[in-house]
Amino acid sequence: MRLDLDAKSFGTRPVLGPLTLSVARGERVAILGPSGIGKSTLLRILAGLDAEYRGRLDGADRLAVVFQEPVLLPWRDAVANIAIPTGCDAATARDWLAQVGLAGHEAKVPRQLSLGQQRRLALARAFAAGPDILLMDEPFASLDAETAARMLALTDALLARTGAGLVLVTHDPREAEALHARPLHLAGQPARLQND
Ligand SMILES: Nc1ncnc2c1ncn2[C@@H]1O[C@H](COP(=O)(O)OP(=O)(O)OP(=O)(O)O)[C@@H](O)[C@H]1O
Repeated sequence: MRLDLDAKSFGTRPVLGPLTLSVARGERVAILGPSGIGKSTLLRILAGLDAEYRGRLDGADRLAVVFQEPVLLPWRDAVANIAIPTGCDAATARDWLAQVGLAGHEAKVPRQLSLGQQRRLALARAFAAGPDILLMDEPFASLDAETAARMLALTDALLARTGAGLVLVTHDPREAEALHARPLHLAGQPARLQND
């Protein structure tokens, strides 16, 4: 995928651009920068969730998005939470649950899972969609250090196994390092990508 962003504004306030970002399958980048700089805005543009900008997005790849809050179907069990949005069958959904360490939790609904388990369910759902590129917005925030480290290692392993590319939005350079993602820093007003 490739984004040539001339400008993104909210009302009259320019927030982002000009900038260019391209990511291919198997390639990993992390978008870093302080709170409010425009990281989530950039990710939403890449995901096709925000089309109100000047520029061009060439997004032919298959994408999956993981947000900080795992957006799950509250009344459906873990298997259905993967099978319904991705269209995969129940056996495939169970296999993905096992791959993220949720074997034995197949019949639970989200509120019966811890936050860390819900995050892993959202991660399994994202990979079950078979993405060329995974887009992640602060998916490791507000987890305890040990849970975050396990989830980082799991994400790294699944990216390697599937060959998917990664765009990670984070304020924490250590997460970028743990995922072997090339750090790209947003800075300025409006924000641009700095040379790394
Ligand atoms: N829908 C919106 N309408 C108006 N302004 C917005 C909107 N969404 C974001 N902004 C503003 O755009 C700027 C960038 O926001 P964004 O959420 O992309 O930052 P961020 O780098 O992801 O921050 P954080 O790390 O705190 O999540 C902020 O100043 C924010 O207030």
